[in-house]
Amino acid sequence: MLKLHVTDETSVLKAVILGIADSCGPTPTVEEAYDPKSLEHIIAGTYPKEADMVKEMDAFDKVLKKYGVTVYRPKLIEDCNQIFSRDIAMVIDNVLVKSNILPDREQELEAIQYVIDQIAPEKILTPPEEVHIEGGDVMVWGDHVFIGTYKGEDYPNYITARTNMQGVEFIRKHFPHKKVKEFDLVKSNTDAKRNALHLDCCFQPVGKNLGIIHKEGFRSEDDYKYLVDLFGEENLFHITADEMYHMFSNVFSIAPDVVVTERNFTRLNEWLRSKGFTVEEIPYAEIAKQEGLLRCSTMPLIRA
Ligand SMILES: NC(=[NH2+])NCCC[C@H](N)C(=O)O
Repeated sequence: MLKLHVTDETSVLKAVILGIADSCGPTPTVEEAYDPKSLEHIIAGTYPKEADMVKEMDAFDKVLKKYGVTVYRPKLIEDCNQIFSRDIAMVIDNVLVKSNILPDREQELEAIQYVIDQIAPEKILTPPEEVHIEGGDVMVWGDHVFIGTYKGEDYPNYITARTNMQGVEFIRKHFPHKKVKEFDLVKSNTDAKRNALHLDCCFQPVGKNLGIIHKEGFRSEDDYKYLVDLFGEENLFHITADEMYHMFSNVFSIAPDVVVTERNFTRLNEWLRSKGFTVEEIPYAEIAKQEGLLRCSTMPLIRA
């Protein structure tokens, strides 16, 4: 039996699901794209190649194993993009919540059923159909659960809006001891620099009290201020629209003092080092073309 335990974003990682890039299928068509950055690369003819992405994920896997982390991989489904394990489920304390993910991505959940089978059934939650929720929007942070959502009336028009208010209410109802704080995120189907696809595309805590944030990713100034008040202005590393586009906030913590990042994130990596972090730099720029990075590729099961 797997005893789940995730109470924050940074405690020492013991077990994780890491996506796979193998057999991720042919380059999608313009109509098949479900995020603006993939769309941009499909049009430009620069969509990432499977072999390059497999190499990037291997580098990530190596770093995780170097730190003694148990790494589970999804079972291979042919011609299916299974890179972003983050979005298909989430662990809150000792409970696994299955996502109600974009229909285009539903198949991905079957591939981790063998992991779900190792969890006590009473520790698994399946949301009802009207709930939309994806793991990239959900972060446990001590007594808080942060959730990215989109509150606009035009929610159904955005394929980039993945967690609705029913999703927020669902978590609120099932975790009454948590302070559930939702964040209204900026969405665009066509402009990746103005699209906070998930909460982890514009914000993520690192260390014990620090965070990476893109102010303009929040539709409401009050939501942004909530995080400033909670973390302290001086503890937040502010990133530009370009840096959000490159996915600076989507690094991944293996421990409170160890962060895996992309090797080209010079400004961020220097800041992290100046704060005393061990920075594990890997190449991940090809996968980044699909509007996801390191946090998106992982689904932590156990942190100390
Ligand atoms: N947690 C994340 N930010 N995941 C990114 C997923 C990217 C993927 N192209 C999608 O649109 O679903």
